Order: sequence, then structure tokens, then C-alpha cells
Amino acid sequence: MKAARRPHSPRVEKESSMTPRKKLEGLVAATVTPMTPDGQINLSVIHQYVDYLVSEQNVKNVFVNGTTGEGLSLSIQERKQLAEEWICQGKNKLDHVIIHVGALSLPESQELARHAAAIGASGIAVMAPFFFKPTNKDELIAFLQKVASEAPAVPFYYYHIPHLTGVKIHVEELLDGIKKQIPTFQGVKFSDTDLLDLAQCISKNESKQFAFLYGVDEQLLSALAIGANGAVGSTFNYLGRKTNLMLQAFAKPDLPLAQKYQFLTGEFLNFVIKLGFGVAQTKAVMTFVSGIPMGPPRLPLVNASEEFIIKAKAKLDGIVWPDGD
Ligand SMILES: CC(=O)N[C@H](C=O)[C@@H](O)[C@H](O)[C@H](O)CO
Ligand SMILES: CC(=O)C(=O)O
Repeated sequence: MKAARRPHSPRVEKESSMTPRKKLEGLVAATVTPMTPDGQINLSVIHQYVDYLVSEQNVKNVFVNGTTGEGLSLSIQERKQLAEEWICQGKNKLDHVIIHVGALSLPESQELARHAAAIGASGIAVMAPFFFKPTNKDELIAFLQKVASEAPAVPFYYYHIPHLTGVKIHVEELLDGIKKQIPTFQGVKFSDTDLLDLAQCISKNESKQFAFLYGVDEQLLSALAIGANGAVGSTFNYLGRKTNLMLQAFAKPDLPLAQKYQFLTGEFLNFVIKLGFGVAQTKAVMTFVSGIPMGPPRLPLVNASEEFIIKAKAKLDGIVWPDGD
């Protein structure tokens, strides 16, 4: 099968915003990158993907080209095409389209940041470079600053994912004076289990100028208790509606109900993690839940096994949710 053609050309918009800008909070789906059976990016299903997230999962924010999106396995050209398609299809439907523009090469990351700004992304995010790594806070901020300054009107998020980047600099350390170095700094996607670091970040953020979005879905409730503003995660692609009910229960507050949702999403994740769970498996789960063909992952990732799919589906179908589903 041939790669789906890009249906439109890049559009440069004067204002870097999708819809009137709301603060980023609540759930953000870390999108998978749909691929054709022969491994090309498949832009043709993104329209359907947007509608599915909004109408079936009640999720109106997306994080594109991140870990789940295999962003670091895509070419620069593919990343641009995907960013354009998400922004185009999300227009008047999604609240926020955040584009991950991190790369090992600074000029490539800068190019992606300029591109995201030109097409009207509602935010950009950058993870730490992870081959040659920054060894301290100053080196990391210097890199982030060089990328952020290429998109001076676009909110900037640091993407903290130390178990994948190997860059374990505490976020709390980064925050001191960061607005002076990165005026567009808006918050952190915090994908680590170190809730002490998260709590220190939140307690330092007294004026609530920054957003802290948690990224370990199976323990989101703990992060909410400590004051996280929302979450970016892969499971909100297919458990967005249930996780939204957890957020509502927490806000009410009905802690026992919120716990029940967390226990059940945790039961599913605990089950699949034991089988071996990563981006390939997320694509498979999203395919059987949504009916949208997300296709295979790109090497070095390989397709989820049939056995995984059968077991994961049976597990998910067997969960009895508090809302009676
Ligand atoms: C490594 C990774 O992909 N983490 C995701 C976001 O950061 C999470 O959404 C996890 O996929 C999820 O928490 C399941 O472990
Ligand atoms: C999970 C997440 O946030 C990502 O895929 O980048």
C-alpha cells in the first residue's frame, strides 16, 4: 500500500493559536502515529482519530510526535506532515495540539519549533537530548532555550521522561529562574514516578503560572492529590472517558470513587505490563478499541503478538466500571 498523501500544503497562520487559548489542563492524549501495513505514516485516518477522541473519549487535547507517537523514529519531514495534519484536522474540534519538537540535533529541533509555530501549534514540548546528554541544569536549559526561542509566541513545555532519556536532573532544580531564560516556559510534562520532585515543583509554583501534567497514567490519582493540573498519556486514547470520570470524582470530591477508577485502569495496565507493554501494544489496543487501523510500529519496535491482543482485549472487556459499563 502506498503512503497516504499529504492532503494539504503547510499553512502559515498569523496567530499561533487553534482556538481561543484555554489553560492546558485535564487530559491530553499522547497520540500514536498511524502507519500503513508497509510502515509509512498514514495521515488519512487522523481526521477519524480526532473525532474519536472528542466524541468517544471526551479528550480535546493531544500531544503529537512524542514517545507514543514514535516521534524520535520519524523523519523530520514526517514529523512536519503529522503536525500539520493534526492541527488542520483539530481545528475547531480540539482545544490544544501540543507538538513534541525534541531531537538530538539542535538545528533539527529548532526547525521543528519554527514549523510548529508557523502552522499554529498551541504549544511545543522538548525532551532532553539523550545520546550526548546534558550533565547539569545549565546545559539542559541552554539546549531548551535555543529551541524555545525559535517559537517566541508559543507556550513551551519541558518533557521530563528520565527512564527513557537517562537525563535525571530533577525538574525542581530547573524551575529556578526559568522564566528569565525561557520566557515562553509554561510547564512540564512529568513522566516520572518521583512524586517528591513533582510535589516540590508544585509547591514552588505558588503563583500557579506553570502547568504540571503528569505522565504515568497508572498513578495519576496520586499526582492529582499533590496538585498536578492534568495529564498527558497514552492510555487516554482509549481510557480517556474513564479517566475523565476519575478526574470528576476527584474534583467532587469523591475519593473512594476516584480510587475505584484508578484501581481499575491500574488493573488493566498491571495486566498488560506483565505481558510486555509498549508503544506497539498501545497501537494494537487503540486499534481494537477504536476500530481505527493504527498499523504497525516502526523498527526497532515490532508488532504486538496475536496472543497479546486476545488477552488484552479479554481483560479490558471484562472490567466492570463504576458507571455500569
Ligand atoms: C513511556 C510512556 O510511554 N509513558 C507514557 C507517557 O508518558 C504513559 O502514558 C504510559 O504509556 C502509561 O502510563 C502506561 O504505562
Ligand atoms: C506518553 C507521552 O506523553 C508520550 O507519548 O510522549
